[in-house]
Amino acid sequence: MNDRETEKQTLLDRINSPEDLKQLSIPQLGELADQIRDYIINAVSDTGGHLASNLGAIEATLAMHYVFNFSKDYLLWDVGHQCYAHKIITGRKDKFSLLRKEGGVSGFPEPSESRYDRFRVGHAGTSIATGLGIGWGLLDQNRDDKVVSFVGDGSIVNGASFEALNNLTGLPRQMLVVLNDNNMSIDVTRGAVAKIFSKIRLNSTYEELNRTAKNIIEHMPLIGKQVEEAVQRLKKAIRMQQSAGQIFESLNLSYFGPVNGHDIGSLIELFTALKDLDHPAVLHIYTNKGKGYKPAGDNPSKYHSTGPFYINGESKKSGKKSYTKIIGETLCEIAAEKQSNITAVTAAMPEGTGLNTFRDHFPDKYYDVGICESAAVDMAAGMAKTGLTPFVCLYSTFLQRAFDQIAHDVAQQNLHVVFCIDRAGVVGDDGPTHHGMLDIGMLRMLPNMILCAPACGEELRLALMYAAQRKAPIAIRYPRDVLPENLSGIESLSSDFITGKSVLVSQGDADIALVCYGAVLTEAVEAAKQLEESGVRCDVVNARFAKPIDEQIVELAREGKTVFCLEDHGTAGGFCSAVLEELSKAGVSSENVFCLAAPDEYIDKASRKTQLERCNVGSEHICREVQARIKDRDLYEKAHT
Ligand SMILES: Cc1ncc(C[n+]2csc(CCOP(=O)(O)OP(=O)(O)O)c2C)c(N)n1
Ligand SMILES: CC(=O)[C@@H](O)[C@H](O)COP(=O)(O)O
Ligand SMILES: [Mg+2]
Repeated sequence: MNDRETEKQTLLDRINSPEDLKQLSIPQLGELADQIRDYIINAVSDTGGHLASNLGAIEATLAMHYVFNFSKDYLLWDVGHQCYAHKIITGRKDKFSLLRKEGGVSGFPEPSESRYDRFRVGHAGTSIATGLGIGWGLLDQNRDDKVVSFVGDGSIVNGASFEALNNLTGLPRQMLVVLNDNNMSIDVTRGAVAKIFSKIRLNSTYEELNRTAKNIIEHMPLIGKQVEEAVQRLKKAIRMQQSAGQIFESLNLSYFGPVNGHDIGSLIELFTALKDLDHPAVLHIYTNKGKGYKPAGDNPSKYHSTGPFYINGESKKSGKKSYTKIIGETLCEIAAEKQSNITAVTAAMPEGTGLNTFRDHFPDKYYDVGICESAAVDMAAGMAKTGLTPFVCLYSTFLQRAFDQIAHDVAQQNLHVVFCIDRAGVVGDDGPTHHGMLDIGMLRMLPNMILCAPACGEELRLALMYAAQRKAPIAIRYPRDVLPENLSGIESLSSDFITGKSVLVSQGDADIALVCYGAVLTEAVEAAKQLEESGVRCDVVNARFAKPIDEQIVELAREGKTVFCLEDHGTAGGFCSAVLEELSKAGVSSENVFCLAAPDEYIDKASRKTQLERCNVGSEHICREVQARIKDRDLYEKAHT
């Protein structure tokens, strides 16, 4: 280790709370930023995580913590995927080697970890409205604590952000929105506002950014009435970047910027100047996604949410095929058919939903609306009205944003829109904000909807083929996972999808049936194998549909079998509930029907395998549950004979 490295290490070692930052000079803060950058790159190369956004937000994070006191002031992260430096300086650096792992720190703000994390977040567009609410609360209590919302250029165009901006002008006190503009969402940003931002960025020289910062600092007022006058003076003094400014000024918000978001010294002066404004304001900063790590700077999409990698940039991933990959391939296959009228719609997640493949082959049938799930769904409804068949590809957790549009504009109109619901069920490292535990419950209650879930890659392909033909609103759910290896060669899984029909995977002789919805089949088949080794041979059924429910499933219970219903979803309202409702309708007893589904709690970050066990559908849990029920039933029967 050379001298410089020793010096660097010493600096980060000295930082155990934001107060420690205040002992450092501006050049030392710059050094600390580099050191934190290395720390994050090393940690994320082992654990995976949101690398590119975090590397770009370090200087702004240090400057905010230097000026504000967030043990009492409020710092609200939008999405929260850029909070790693914040975690490192707020006492959590030692747990960082277990970032996003069981027992380690979450990859998102997590109030149970620290008082510096105000909300557990992971979805875009919430920070301005929650900041506004906090502003009202503080006003009510005559408290002068400051409020800062930190939001990216991709997230500020979200409807929820704009609704909040629309209301922000009414707040008669300080609230600062830091717009962290790195000219990227996960992929390239979309829409008119993004174009305005990009255009200004293109025309902004480094000198101009510095000049703007200097002007803001020089003209900023002390307090009170002078504020308004000073803002006016400032506007005259500098040639404000009109278009970006106009967006916010037209909403009656004071806009400052754009300025260089990596210049810690200027940022500290700017935050100090803006801290005491008596009305809401927006500070627009430019940062570089992936700053300081060339592979991430060159390819910020790839390093937005990365798996573990070698420091040279090579991936450590297995390279196994995922459900997501099948989506891209099959939609291309369907679009290539002669009569095909399909389109594919994403809300800022082309790579995550597999639509990047589709985009490359069918750019004129591909639509990315940015982080605007509700607009994506309504746009699809409009497309369907004209005879197109849109496939809307969303993560289950983000589909929640569009529930009303699905209910009101798709299901109620009985339109042929296909929802490809990725990341359904537990998702592993991202944890509770990103699990898809609600989609079956949300969609099942909508008249006209058809719900299905494939159990393997071949079934996903068949489900998509089926959905392209069946003229109804259809939801297909599948997990964040690689394709299962233990289901190949099972003939029934290669049969066409027929509305409401299940398929038998294997026949047992123990009067026990494992009835699975979707990808949990792989766990059930594994469990059935283990149970067989102990002499218990179960039927294994792949339900394929949660709506309508196959009457054959009701028959299993009517025949007196002990039936275990399995799903990777919350217990309330899911597939198991659907089966119980059907039994009740048919007047069949549910005495020997058991639901294996997620408990009524938020499942913490861990591997998906571990989480499936926690949700009662891992193979080990299934085995234990079946054995226990067999015992119970034996005892029950003995007691009654
Ligand atoms: C409602 C919602 N939709 C989609 C996402 C997935 N997502 C997470 S971060 C992100 C990009 C955010 O872009 P930006 O706000 O500019 O932050 P950056 O990643 O560039 O730092 C997206 C689309 C999300 N978290 N929430
Ligand atoms: C922060 C966010 O919402 C996304 O970046 C998400 O974490 C990506 O998840 P995947 O890694 O499953 O694509
Ligand atoms: Mg961005």
